[in-house]
Amino acid sequence: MRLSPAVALQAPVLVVSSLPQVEGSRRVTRRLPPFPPGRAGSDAADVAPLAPIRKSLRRFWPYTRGLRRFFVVGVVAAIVATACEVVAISLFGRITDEVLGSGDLGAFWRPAAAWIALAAVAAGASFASAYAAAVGGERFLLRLRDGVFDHLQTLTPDFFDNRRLGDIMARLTDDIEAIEELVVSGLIRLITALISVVFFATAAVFLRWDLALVTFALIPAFVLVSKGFTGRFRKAAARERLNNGVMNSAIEEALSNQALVQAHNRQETESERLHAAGRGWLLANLAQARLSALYGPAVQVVETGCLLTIIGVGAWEIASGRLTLGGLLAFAAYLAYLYPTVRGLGETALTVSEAAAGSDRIIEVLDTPPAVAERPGAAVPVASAPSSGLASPGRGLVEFRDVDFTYPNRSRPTLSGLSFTASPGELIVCTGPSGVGKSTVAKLLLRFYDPTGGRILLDGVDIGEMPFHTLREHVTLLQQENLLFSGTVGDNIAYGRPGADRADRADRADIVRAAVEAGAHDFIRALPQGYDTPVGQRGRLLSGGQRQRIAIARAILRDTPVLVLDEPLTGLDEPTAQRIMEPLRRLMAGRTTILITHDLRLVPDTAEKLVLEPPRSPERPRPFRLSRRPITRLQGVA
Ligand SMILES: Nc1ncnc2c1ncn2[C@@H]1O[C@H](COP(=O)(O)OP(=O)(O)OP(=O)(O)O)[C@@H](O)[C@H]1O
Repeated sequence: MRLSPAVALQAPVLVVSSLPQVEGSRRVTRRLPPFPPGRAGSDAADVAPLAPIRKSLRRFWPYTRGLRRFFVVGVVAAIVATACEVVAISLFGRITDEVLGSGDLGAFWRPAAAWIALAAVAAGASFASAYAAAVGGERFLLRLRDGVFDHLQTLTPDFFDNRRLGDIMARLTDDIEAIEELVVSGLIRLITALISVVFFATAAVFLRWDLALVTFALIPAFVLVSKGFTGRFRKAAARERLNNGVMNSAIEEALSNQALVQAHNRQETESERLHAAGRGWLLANLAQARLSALYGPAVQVVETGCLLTIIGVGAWEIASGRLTLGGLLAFAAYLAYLYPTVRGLGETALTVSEAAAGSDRIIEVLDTPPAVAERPGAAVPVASAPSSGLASPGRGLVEFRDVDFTYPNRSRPTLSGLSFTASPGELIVCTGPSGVGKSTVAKLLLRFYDPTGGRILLDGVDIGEMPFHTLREHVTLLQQENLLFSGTVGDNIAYGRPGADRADRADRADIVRAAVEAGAHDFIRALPQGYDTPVGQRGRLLSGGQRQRIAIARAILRDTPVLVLDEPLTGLDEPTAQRIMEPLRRLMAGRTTILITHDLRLVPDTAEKLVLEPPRSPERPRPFRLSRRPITRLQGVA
């Protein structure tokens, strides 16, 4: 919640232009909550830990490398503008005494011309200050967002499965802006305000040291008020962010599942959930607004007391003949800048402490280590070259050797002592009842997790020793739920091979060739804009079978020696499944394929099967059993 600008001591301000303000103080509210999983409204318990502000500054300061010159320009220009203000105020005193007091119009022109010139310089400096700070701030934002996003992309899919999407997105947007507020705008405002205080205070001492001393003696009152508010403000801001996150998650979840909501007649429930979350946000906002509304008047009372004290002392000085009216007015004009600037310092402290709540949430993301790390100096396997396509002897050999695996947040193992070998070009059907761990085999092969025991090898090299990029260049995963982006049909196929969608004809020809092989070309041609037809959000403008064919075309274009098909026929009716089987067979031909399915309708009896079985009793030390049958080549799949 932003605080309103100073208003109490505005009376003499008519003599000079306003103090340069460094713009860019964004609204730092509307943050989302930290990472606890679960549905909106269920978990508004904790906010991210409140790291000390200094720690936040230290953490994010390196991101300002190369941008600090903009901050320096911002501060220096603000100082120039402030200096102009200081001189202009003394001109105001001169005009009052020499022109207004004596009625001598001739003495007016010189100080008036100087004043105009100063105002012009101050205006230019203010512009330079605000713009330089904005350039530095925006570039900082871009860099930090890129950095946090890059870090997020090092985290395994499991990280995202355990968190709410709305929350992660809010961290990438609002919370990063909050850090900009803390590290860039807030800091520049703080430095500028401090320098301004020194300027105005020095000028006040030169004008009337005795009145200046009285003025300074009153400053601790501002500090006390500001101190009383800072901690409360930060807590209120963190609470507001948490509740806002719960509300955004409620919106995101309800809108992204509208078909489910409407089909189950749960609109009212979702509306109530949003209302409850919105109410939580409202209360948190009101708590923040209360603090903000209290802060302004509290400071105004202090300011008014200070001003009246100075006027009283000044009146006594005038009555004793030691001060002119122009002198008192000029002094009051300095006060009109000094006190609001002191108050501005307090406000900056509040804004910065509020923004720190956002930085806590980003630090929490950056401190989350990837569940699976790439080993330093990881080596590329010798036997295969990326994107070299179909398996040949010695390429695409997959071996699981006595693999155990337990999910990090589970106590019971999911896989135990799993061993099998898939030779280049072979098909292995991984089957078993639901929840037995079939998809987990795929996750381990792609290193979304590391096994808790045993080894997985690709072409004789432990995948734990390989760079992620190399491993994933060799394995294509075709998932149960076909994931498409909201681009065009062509974009989605081209996603399999970066660069394939560039404008040159050969690449487009590759896309078409892949679509033909996937049996997708005919339906794509029948779409209104052919390959340029948008597929809608997550491909929802297409049917399940069409989405599946596009995913197959993408996999064909990707052309890797190893293929993992995770329930590729789920959700498709028998005729569609039969039709999809044909292009799938073309895709599998010559590649090492692990076909994960519990539906053996379309799998020939002769195919080698890896049957995962649940434990027969809790005492059984190895909860799963592996059954093997003689190896069958893919060509056997009809
Ligand atoms: N990210 C996870 N964290 C914790 N446990 C998980 C996670 N993913 C899966 N599990 C658990 O691991 C077990 C195996 O899950 P997996 O998805 O591998 O089963 P599956 O055999 O593929 O099931 P289905 O045939 O229903 O898709 C299940 O009991 C599941 O609840």
